[in-house]
Amino acid sequence: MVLADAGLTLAPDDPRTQVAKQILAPLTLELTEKRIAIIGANGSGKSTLLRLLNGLVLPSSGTVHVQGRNTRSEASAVRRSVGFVFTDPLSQLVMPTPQEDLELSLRRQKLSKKQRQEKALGILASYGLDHLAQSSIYELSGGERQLTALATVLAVDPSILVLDEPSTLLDLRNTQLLMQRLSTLDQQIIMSTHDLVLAATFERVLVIEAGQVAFDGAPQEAIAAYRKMAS
Ligand SMILES: Nc1ncnc2c1ncn2[C@@H]1O[C@H](COP(=O)(O)OP(=O)(O)OP(=O)(O)O)[C@@H](O)[C@H]1O
Repeated sequence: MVLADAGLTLAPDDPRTQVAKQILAPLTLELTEKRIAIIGANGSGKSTLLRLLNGLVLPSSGTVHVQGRNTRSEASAVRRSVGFVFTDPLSQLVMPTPQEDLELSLRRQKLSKKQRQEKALGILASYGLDHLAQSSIYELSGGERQLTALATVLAVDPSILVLDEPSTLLDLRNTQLLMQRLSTLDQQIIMSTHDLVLAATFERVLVIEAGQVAFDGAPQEAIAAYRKMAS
């Protein structure tokens, strides 16, 4: 992924705001490491940066390229290759039950209905969620929903995985399950988090402060810089 002077400033006539607002200063970044974490204060711009990476948000200046594809002109190809896991799983889970959501994710795979059902159930089982396959999404706990959302995104094997605060609703056991699951994936992972223990397991950590990259480097130095900024 390459960001070239990519920034986001909302114009005063933008329907999303009443006043001109710089959300992300123009950033130039090459995101090539396999495990990149993004940390920073609430409202610093982490989610916006992640949304630029799969074309959910387009930069108001500069460009973002993912595997050579421009997120503006090749948006649908970019979205197919970048799996995005939202902080709020209810933004992601559109079907009544986990089973149906998994089957929806698998709809483009050449499978019979029975094979699709079995594959969906197998994926849920690998997250310890098979007993909830037929439950209403609204009956699941926050953590169960968050794991279901991760399972639906990974079911289609995206080549890059972007996660926006994936562990916010998870208890200790499920955070460990998430960490273990992420560590086994071949995909490049770019994740925002407030969990500094999780961030410390990544190769490169960006600290975002007021829409700018305040630190970019090894996890321990990045976390120390973030702690200093917060104190
Ligand atoms: N569509 C929008 N319209 C107006 N302001 C926005 C929009 N999207 C984001 N912002 C503002 O941009 C800033 C950065 O938001 P963003 O969601 O990227 O922060 P964040 O670092 O992910 O925060 P958190 O840790 O609280 O999730 C915030 O001040 C937010 O209110």
